[in-house]
Amino acid sequence: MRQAERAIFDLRRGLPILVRDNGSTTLIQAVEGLDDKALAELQALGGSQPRLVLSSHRMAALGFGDTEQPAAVSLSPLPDSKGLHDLACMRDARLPDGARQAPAGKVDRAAIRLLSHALLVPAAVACDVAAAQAGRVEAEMANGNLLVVDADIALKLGAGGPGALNRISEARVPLAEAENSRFVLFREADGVHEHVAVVIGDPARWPEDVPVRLHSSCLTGDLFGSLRCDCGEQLRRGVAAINAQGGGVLLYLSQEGRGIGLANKLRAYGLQDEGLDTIDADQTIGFSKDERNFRVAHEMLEQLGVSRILLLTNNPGKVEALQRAGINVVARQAIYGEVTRQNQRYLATKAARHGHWLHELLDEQDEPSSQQPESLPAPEAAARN
Ligand SMILES: Nc1nc2c(ncn2[C@@H]2O[C@H](COP(=O)(O)OP(=O)(O)OP(=O)(O)O)[C@@H](O)[C@H]2O)c(=O)[nH]1
Ligand SMILES: [Zn+2]
Repeated sequence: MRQAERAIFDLRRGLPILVRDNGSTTLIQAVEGLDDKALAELQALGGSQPRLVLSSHRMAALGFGDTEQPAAVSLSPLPDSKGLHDLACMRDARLPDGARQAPAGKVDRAAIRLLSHALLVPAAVACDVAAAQAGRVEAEMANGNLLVVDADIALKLGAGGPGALNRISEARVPLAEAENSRFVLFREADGVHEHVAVVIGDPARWPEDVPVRLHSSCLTGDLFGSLRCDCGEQLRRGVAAINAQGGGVLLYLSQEGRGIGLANKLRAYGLQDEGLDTIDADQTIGFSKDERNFRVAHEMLEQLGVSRILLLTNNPGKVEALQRAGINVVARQAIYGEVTRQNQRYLATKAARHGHWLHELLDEQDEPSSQQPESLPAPEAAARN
């Protein structure tokens, strides 16, 4: 796994890596940041014609909605780096005539997993290493210039498991909305992501159903008060609501842009300014409507000894994810920000296409009535219904 985690950094630096499966080796490089020189070097090193690997979501955006897996696209002639970039993430791009697509093999799927994990546009050039080039590629590996990753291992990236999350450091951090707060920092084993549990109040005096909020990071909203979303207000109101109920935990999760990263979120904002909604914009650059995995939240709660909770959210996906992981979500409570001219469409899309419980807020813009806890059926009962 360490090689896969290291490979993420090379991919982010615009370097090729080698993915191996059953004796075959393939050079993989991100399309994001690729220039013509790097493309020519990749081809020369591998000694074969690269293919373009695109995620299933990008294929859907290109009009091939029936692929559930990533696809490997053979292009002849191979476009230059700008042409590849357009095919990877530009809105009006079309596959050229003569492009042949096939379901991605294991190596190609591993490439997409690595790139998504690296928070890059999930599109790769993949160049199988020709027999004549094997010696040179070996030498690059031996020199430490080329990292090699096993496809099976790369495909397990992000699957987590015990020990994946380490509790690193903590301190008292009095907050305006909750003076008695501690920040507890957790680091994922991959070294990329750090998450913070804001422990509010005295755990010994917490209510039996511990008030918990899972808050995915949003630099624009949380820090700068962007009007495009409701995150900043939800964050502060979440802390205040937990404090008012006798304390609990706010998990501040490193999942910017619903897990696509800030660079991609800003790309998606550009597409929204051209008329796409938040989900179609993410799909255009190759992502699903929500790339987050709340396993990390479950692990943090477990390490904090919290198993029975009142969840502050409007997102049914969070309730389901925690219940599936074995957390007893006894009740959930709405947590609203303000509706603004700029975030109205975003919130309406979340309600209509993500199924978020926001109708009350959007219907009665001035004073939504029930930000009170509402009980949830026990998971077994919910599953029976
Ligand atoms: N990709 C993408 N992410 C966005 C956009 N607007 C906000 N976000 C991100 O969406 C996430 C919002 O996360 P949360 O605060 O957990 O909200 P939620 O999933 O709506 O659930 P609740 O707030 O609990 O109801 C943050 O990571 C934001 O950065 C957008 O237009 N595109
Ligand atoms: Zn936001």
